[in-house]
Amino acid sequence: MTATMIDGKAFAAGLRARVAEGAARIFAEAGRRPGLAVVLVGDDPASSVYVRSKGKATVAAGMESFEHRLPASTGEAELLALVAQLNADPAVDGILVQLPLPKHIDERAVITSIDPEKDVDGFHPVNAGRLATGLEGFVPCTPYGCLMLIKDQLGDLAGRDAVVIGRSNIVGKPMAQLLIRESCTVTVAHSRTHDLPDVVRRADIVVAAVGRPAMVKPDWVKPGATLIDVGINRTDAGLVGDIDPACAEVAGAMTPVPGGVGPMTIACLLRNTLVSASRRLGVAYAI
Ligand SMILES: NC(=O)C1=CN([C@@H]2O[C@H](COP(=O)(O)OP(=O)(O)OC[C@H]3O[C@@H](n4cnc5c(N)ncnc54)[C@H](OP(=O)(O)O)[C@@H]3O)[C@@H](O)[C@H]2O)C=CC1
Ligand SMILES: Nc1nc(=O)c2c([nH]1)NC[C@@H]1CN(c3ccc(C(=O)N[C@@H](CCC(=O)O)C(=O)O)cc3)C=[N+]21
Repeated sequence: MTATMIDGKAFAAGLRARVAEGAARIFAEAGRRPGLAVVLVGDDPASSVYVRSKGKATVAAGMESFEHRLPASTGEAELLALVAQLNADPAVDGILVQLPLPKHIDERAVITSIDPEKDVDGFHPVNAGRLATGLEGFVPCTPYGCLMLIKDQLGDLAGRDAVVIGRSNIVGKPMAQLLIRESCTVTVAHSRTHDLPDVVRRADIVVAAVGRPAMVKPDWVKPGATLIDVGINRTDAGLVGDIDPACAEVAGAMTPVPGGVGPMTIACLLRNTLVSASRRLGVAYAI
């Protein structure tokens, strides 16, 4: 079998177009554009590229982009003061503080200082708790984008066996919550899992979010399974995912890297920002 390649880039373009329509409607009805503030501390080149592409996508969707680039030497108190200012700014509907932060800054303190109603990353414990307990809130963009691709491919997910490799707060855990919400039978694997290949072999759906190039091998994959590759690894051979491309011989469908999950993350960020603006302005949206 040769897997269908899931075109995340095309799916994301469609989502961004729908977000742009919603943003235009908000502008027409409320007289201002949805606003997204992105904060980057330090000059990590990869982070800098992401922040620039987020800013471009924000403007292209008819939203306002507020970029704050601070030096790596910025103190925690200074960053918390900026977040407080953005929390209070009525033009700002969404706040994203790019991770990772320099070591001298406590990430948890910064994330919990963001107003949960502007937390379009969905990283605040209030939003994590809402997701875990079935309340409405912001869902982290990467797992949300993965879920959209999986549902587009498989339709109803009830009863399917899903394995999530990775248990981070930003990808693995919220991905597992979303799959539970869809009534999958969910296994979360991590660095202490025994016999990972055997665990993966049971899965109809595999989401790999580890950060190890081409870790998932073809002989781990159940024939016909849907494989979602979150990994972004910069190697001498270029950008590679966590799933060996040779898995395409066994899988039913899989996402490429690049052009799979990555573009969905940015589109979902814009979608969350639109939802935030709609709620804050009391304007109905439909996407
Ligand atoms: N495409 C996108 O939009 C995004 C891509 N990424 C990428 O996704 C990947 C994961 O990101 P993130 O969740 O932040 O990473 P983290 O480093 O926070 O988490 C990695 C997880 O992988 C687990 N792990 C490590 N080694 C193994 C192993 N040998 N076997 C099984 N599990 C293992 C870790 O287990 P343990 O908990 O036991 O340490 C941990 O739970 C990275 O490549 C990152 O660049 C991230 C965000 C967005
Ligand atoms: N507060 C915060 N929120 C995040 O959502 C967040 C973050 N911090 N820190 C870093 C990770 C990583 N991340 C990606 C976003 C887009 C692509 C993406 O668009 N990737 C393209 C390729 C880009 C390239 O060529 O480098 C693709 O896969 O096709 C990848 C990774 C968001 N993250």
